[in-house]
Parts: sequence; C-alpha cells; structure tokens
Amino acid sequence: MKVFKALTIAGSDSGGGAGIQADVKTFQELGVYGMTAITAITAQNTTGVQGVYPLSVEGIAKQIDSIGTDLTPDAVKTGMLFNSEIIKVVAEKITQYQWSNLVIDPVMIAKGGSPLLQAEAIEALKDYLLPIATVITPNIPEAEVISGIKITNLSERKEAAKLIYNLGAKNVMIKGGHEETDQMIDLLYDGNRFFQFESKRIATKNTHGTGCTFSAAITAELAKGKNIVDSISVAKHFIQAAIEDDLRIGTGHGPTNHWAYNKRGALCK
Ligand SMILES: Nc1ncnc2c1ncn2[C@@H]1O[C@H](COP(=O)(O)OP(=O)(O)O)[C@@H](O)[C@H]1O
Ligand SMILES: Cc1ncc(COP(=O)(O)OP(=O)(O)O)c(N)n1
Repeated sequence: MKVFKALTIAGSDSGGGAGIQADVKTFQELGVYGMTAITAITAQNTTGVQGVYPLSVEGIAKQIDSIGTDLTPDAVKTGMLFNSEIIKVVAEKITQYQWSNLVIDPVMIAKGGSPLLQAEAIEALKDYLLPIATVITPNIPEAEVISGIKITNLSERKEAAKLIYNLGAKNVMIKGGHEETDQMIDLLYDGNRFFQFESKRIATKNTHGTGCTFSAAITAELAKGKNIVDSISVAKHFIQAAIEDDLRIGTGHGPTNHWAYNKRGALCK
C-alpha cells in the first residue's frame, strides 16, 4: 500500500484549532501521513494569542533535515513563518530537497489581531517563497498586502490574483472568508483561467483555523496526486463540513470540526 505523506512547516497553536495542530488533524482525516517542522510556539486559545515564541533558525533547519534525509513528503505546506530569517531557511531547505507540491498559506495576522508575521518579512515571502509555490492561499487582507492593491470586489480580487501570479506562484487562490456576502467565493487563478469555488456562508463565530484547515486539505489532496482544481474542490467540501459542524468549545472563536467531513461519509464527497 502506498503511504502518501505531507509535511507542514508552521507554528503551534496550543488551543489546537489552527497551526500545526489543524494541519495534522486534517492530513489524518484525509488519509495522509502527517509530518511537522515547527517554526514558532504560540500560547493561544479561542480568545486570542497570549504569547509568540519563535524557534531558532538552526532548530527549524534541523527538523526539516531530519525529514529530508529520511522521509520524502509528497506535498509540503507552510503556515506561520514569523520572520524573514525563517522564511529564507525554509525556502532554502525546500529547494535543497527538491520537494514539489508546495502550498504557501501566507499567515499574517491571527483572528483577534495578533501579528504572526513581522512586517519586515513580506519582501522575503515574495522573493523566496512565491517563486517556488505550487499554490499560494491568501485571504483578502493578505492578498492586499502581497499585491499592493485594495480589494473591494471580485474584479479587484482578479486583478490582485494576476499581480500575485506575476510574482512567481504557479496558482493563486484568494479566499473569500473576509467578505460579507451570503455566497462564499474562493477564487483560483492558474495563469490562464479563473475558477470559482462557491458555498453558502455559515453564520457562526467558530471559524478559528479555517485558513490553516483549508490549505492543509489542499496539501493532502496534492500529496495523493490530485490536480490543483480537484484538490481545492475537496478542500472546499472539507472546510464547509468542518464549519457547519463547528465545535462550541472555549469562550471565544471556537475551532472547526476536523472529523465532520468523514462523519458525513460519501454524501459530501
Ligand atoms: N462563515 C463561513 N462560511 C463558510 N465558509 C467559510 C466561512 N468563513 C470562512 N470560510 C471558508 O474557509 C476558508 C478560509 O477562508 P478565510 O476565512 O478567508 O481564511 P483565513 O482563515 O486565512 O482568514 C475558505 O474556503 C472560506 O471560503
Ligand atoms: C500558530 C498559528 N498559525 C496560524 C494561525 C492563523 O490561522 P487561520 O487559519 O488563519 O485562523 P485564524 O487565526 O483566523 O482563526 C494561527 N491563529 N495560529
């Protein structure tokens, strides 16, 4: 039996709803063996981020080397990378090991406003990671920062996607979670065409970790050999089920339910 393997290079969320924890849960639910390289530890729960503790560049490089010299991932995703030094070493290692199927979730700010990427790191993200990305998955505020333009409607989102594509990413997926519309539209640009992935907005405050979960699901499907459109299609069903079945735990923004997709069985697949 072929074992599909995915690596996440991201921060730890002690509350378990986002970051490395959301990624590994998603990989597991989608039948993919999960591996991790932790970039930073956050003290975090459903009410927000109480502390951020980045790991040393040496410690991050060592974790990636441990995987690179023994286990070859079929797909890799990055999440919280915190600063430009971390971004550089991560890009260097991914290039050294010639890993493909790279999903970049350009995590910048946690729900509640805590910065998870320093402002000085934006240029490094563009210079080192975008050129090797199979797909980058910004939300609308992140897409505004990377593209340098304001996004207030779908046509501006398309313009931003083209600008980000021109920085080197092979595919650009600008998520629609931050729009106020009833219909949730995630927009993919592959350099030639736009694809829209649509779903109904779910009225809930329990959306902690939606971006991490969505990009981890894309990574898992790429690891299995699916193409980008089919991978996003599964990820969209996965996140919709996870939000619909939200977990009402904690006093703030609760996490999504990572086992909802499988609980529903073939009906939602
Ligand atoms: N209230 C919601 N109802 C349905 N889907 C949502 C909702 N909020 C977010 N999503 C979906 O979750 C995914 C993550 O989107 P988004 O919230 O924009 O990312 P981030 O967590 O990075 O800010 C996207 O597929 C988006 O469409
Ligand atoms: C450690 C860590 N990494 C990433 C995030 C951001 O996750 P996201 O999926 O964008 O969810 P919210 O923060 O918007 O709930 C995080 N919070 N922590």
